[in-house]
Amino acid sequence: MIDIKHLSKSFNDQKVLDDISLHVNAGEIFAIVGHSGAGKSTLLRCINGLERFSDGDLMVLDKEVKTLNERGLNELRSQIGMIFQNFSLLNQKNVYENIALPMKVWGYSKEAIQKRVDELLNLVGLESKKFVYPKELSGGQKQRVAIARALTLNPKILLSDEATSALDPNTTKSILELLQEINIKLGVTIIIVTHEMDVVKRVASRALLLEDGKVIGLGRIEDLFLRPDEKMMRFLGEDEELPAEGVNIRLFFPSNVSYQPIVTQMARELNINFNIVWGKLEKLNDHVVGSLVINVDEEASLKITDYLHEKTEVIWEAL
Ligand SMILES: Nc1ncnc2c1ncn2[C@@H]1O[C@H](COP(=O)(O)OP(=O)(O)OP(=O)(O)O)[C@@H](O)[C@H]1O
Repeated sequence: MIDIKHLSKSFNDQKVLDDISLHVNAGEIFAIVGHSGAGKSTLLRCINGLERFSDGDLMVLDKEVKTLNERGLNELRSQIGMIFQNFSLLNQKNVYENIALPMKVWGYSKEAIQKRVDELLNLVGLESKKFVYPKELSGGQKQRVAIARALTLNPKILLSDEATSALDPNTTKSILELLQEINIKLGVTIIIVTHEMDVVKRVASRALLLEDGKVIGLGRIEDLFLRPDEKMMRFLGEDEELPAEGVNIRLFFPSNVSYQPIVTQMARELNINFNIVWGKLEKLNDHVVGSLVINVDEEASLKITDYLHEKTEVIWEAL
């Protein structure tokens, strides 16, 4: 669906995207994550041809973007919807007119436009706001209008640039649920650019982590967050203070074992005590995963690692 190979881009002398390679599969919700200035929006703008790049290849919907002329780019963009943090609605037009705009530009008949807008108003749950102007809508409702507008031409891809960053947590949740529904019901591939880890964990199946234009992580959400490597830990700001005495063991609980009472059972069966240093359970997409750091003496650590190996599916590492 989207295939990026060794893409680099500079503004003047500043390299803002540095050797990015990535594949987005049809039908997935993929996240591009990074702190401010990491290059997320620039990468998104390269994908829909709004930004040219200096090196590398970028295939979107079987088209090499850098070879497209203006007409080719317009056609490509008609298959890619986009939503933004600030909604980008036209304030002097009502909800109906805002959603109808792309179809009007492409010359569709009035009947076709009416039918499609009504379908989309139903999808985003705003039938009652059809003739209302943006200033009378809440932030969440404005984003729903923007989502409907982005879907007007039946795009295969939806690009979301910080679409929930200006919304409160409950509204964010409802907009993310709507995006998931669109992904599943309409089969639209969604790329979410965000600096909010909660957004990523809630809806994305895979993510690209960007830092200063470079890829510092790429993979399944469960792998990235359950077993973060050093770069990922720094990225998440999760520095750990570990006891200097004894042995520290980190236990990873994949989703298939995260609800099992493994730790207490192990303590009882081995008849050992340990200190819990740090731990968390997290909901990633639809899975609950967890990690726990325990501190034990040398002798107990051998018993524990043998037990974990023989009797459980828990993954562990000594720190
Ligand atoms: N048109 C431009 N001209 C010059 N520099 C630019 C331009 N657009 C972006 N940049 C620079 O490129 C870098 C990446 O910007 P980009 O907006 O892609 O980052 P981002 O990760 O989306 O950040 P944010 O979350 O703050 O929007 C920044 O250093 C920015 O200053």
